[in-house]
Amino acid sequence: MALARIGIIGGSGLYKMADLKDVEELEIKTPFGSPSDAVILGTLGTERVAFLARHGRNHTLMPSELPFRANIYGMKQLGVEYLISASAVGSLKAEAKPLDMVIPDQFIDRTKNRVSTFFGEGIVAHIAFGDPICRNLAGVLASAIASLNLPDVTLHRGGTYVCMEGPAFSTKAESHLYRSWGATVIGMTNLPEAKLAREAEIAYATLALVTDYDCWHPDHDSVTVEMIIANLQRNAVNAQKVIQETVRRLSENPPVSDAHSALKYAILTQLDQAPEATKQKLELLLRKYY
Ligand SMILES: CSC[C@H]1O[C@H](OP(=O)(O)O)[C@H](O)[C@@H]1O
Ligand SMILES: Nc1ncnc2[nH]cnc12
Repeated sequence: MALARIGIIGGSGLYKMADLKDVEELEIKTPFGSPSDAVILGTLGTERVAFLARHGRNHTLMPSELPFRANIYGMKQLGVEYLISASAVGSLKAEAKPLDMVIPDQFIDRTKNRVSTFFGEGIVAHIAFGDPICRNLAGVLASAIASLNLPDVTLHRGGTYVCMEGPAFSTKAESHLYRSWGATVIGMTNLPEAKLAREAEIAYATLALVTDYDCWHPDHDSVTVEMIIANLQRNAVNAQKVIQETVRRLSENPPVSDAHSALKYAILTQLDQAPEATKQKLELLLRKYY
């Protein structure tokens, strides 16, 4: 039996969810190591949800140090089918101002040092990733935001999230380059998660919370952590309202998702010929395909 169907990964500024009831802390082990922190199981409304602080509750892990595979596999072990990521981002477009929310539908990969697959060691799979965000989950997120009428917040539906390696922020030349590509926001974390969630057949959507204008904007200072912190707290309050309303809608009406069958035509290896150790490691992902 699933312990939670809905998972939440909280990014910078969202280290806990104040409204969770009947909280349990789970120290999870996966074949890919331990997640960033204990997973917090708790009830939101009538639904059990699983919450994980992406950088740890005291923000001790850099983007390049995140155990992405353990984080996503851990959610899978709990039975998660829908995963909402709340993330701080810099804006690459004038109209997406600090405190606004963006629900991206595309990514550009500028990471250099991330492991973004569960496969290898004798089992090969190539998931389709043309649409990296679950459209239906994103739709529920968007309708939840629209229903809340949050003051000072404009929702931007769709857009491209550039995922950079970090930890240093971009140079101005890079920031202008990403703008010339038409990208909307920039962050350091969501692309590996989206890939791994798709491999784990979990529907994934990003709630991107704008904290700054990166370093391209002629009328704003270049991004600093000091500048970001001023907006993180207001974003975290808004994000929790959005997540609560999204969870309520998902419980009432869980949407279908292509992600839930993403591996159906993705595995190239004949599983009966594959190494036993790898099959065991990936058992949770593969068992419906034997
Ligand atoms: C707050 S400075 C940069 C840091 O913030 C974002 O984190 P997250 O995606 O976990 O909210 C960004 O990706 C960087 O990791
Ligand atoms: N400007 C920025 N670049 C990368 N990640 C960010 N997270 C928040 N703001 C950011």
